Amino acid sequence: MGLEIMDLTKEFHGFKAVNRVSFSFDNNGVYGLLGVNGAGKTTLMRMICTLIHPTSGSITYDGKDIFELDGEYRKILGYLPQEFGFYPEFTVVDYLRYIASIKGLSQVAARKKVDLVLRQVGMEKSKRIKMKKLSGGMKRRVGIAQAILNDPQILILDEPTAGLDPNERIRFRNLISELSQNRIVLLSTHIISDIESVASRVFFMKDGEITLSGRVEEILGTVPAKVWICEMTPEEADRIQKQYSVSNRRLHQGSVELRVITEERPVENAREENLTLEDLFLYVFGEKGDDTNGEI
Ligand SMILES: Nc1ncnc2c1ncn2[C@@H]1O[C@H](COP(=O)(O)OP(=O)(O)OP(=O)(O)O)[C@@H](O)[C@H]1O
Repeated sequence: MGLEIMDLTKEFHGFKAVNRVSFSFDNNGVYGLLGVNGAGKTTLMRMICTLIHPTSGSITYDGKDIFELDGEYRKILGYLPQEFGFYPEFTVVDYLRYIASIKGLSQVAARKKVDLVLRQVGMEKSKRIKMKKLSGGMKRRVGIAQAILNDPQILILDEPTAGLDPNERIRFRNLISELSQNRIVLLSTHIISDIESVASRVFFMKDGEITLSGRVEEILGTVPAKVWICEMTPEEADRIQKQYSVSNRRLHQGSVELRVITEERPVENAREENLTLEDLFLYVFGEKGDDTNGEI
């Protein structure tokens, strides 16, 4: 049973931000949502969090409509939005106790639970710091902490690793993976390597629709694209970049090495390599020869 989305559409003034999306979240684990800006990820997540109503279609949890379940559903839901509101003068611990009380935990239960989540997100030593003094990474950790206070069965994380340094990101990734052992985690991010490391299922979202979904290895096998490593002169590289999707360009012993994503061998001496999720993202969403592929 679990969480099921059926034919879900959200229109804003006739514009379909989410267009007939269907998906079943049957098992616990991380579900990674990838897409360019404006693909409809946040709109989809906000519907799953009951913050906005769909124009049509349904979302059910164990067969029951989540909007009808209302408070019952929100009891099993945790959400970290892209920007989460907090009270700057509160200390971390006071803020979390406050959110715990809003979520309906008794004072005694709240104290215990707050101590536990502070340990889980590695913020015990920083719990007396005022929210306004926290670094970006620490704030995100408190964001996760508030989202898991009620031990949610469904945890929705909208770009939780944006702006974190590499150490923080790795730490966060591990925490997300740990949390997903006994819950459904829906994770949206622009950092593809984060999804590649932790997600058991991945969706690609484009113009409001899910264009690809499945396990990483599965979806890598569903497209005809191949990756080619080609070494050439800078002039030749400029020409190839205009013609194909190029996921990397680097100088190598005086010549240029390109990572080209295309079905056919682009130049004679090209060497084939394995496709990664990042290559696939570029293949699905990238435009060859545009600014994103241009030289600095
Ligand atoms: N409340 C709204 N009113 C009108 N249009 C909206 C509203 N919310 C979102 N949209 C539009 O719907 C589309 C999808 O937006 P959404 O924020 O869901 O995309 P996203 O994939 O989360 O993008 P990002 O990665 O930038 O957060 C965009 O074109 C956006 O402008």
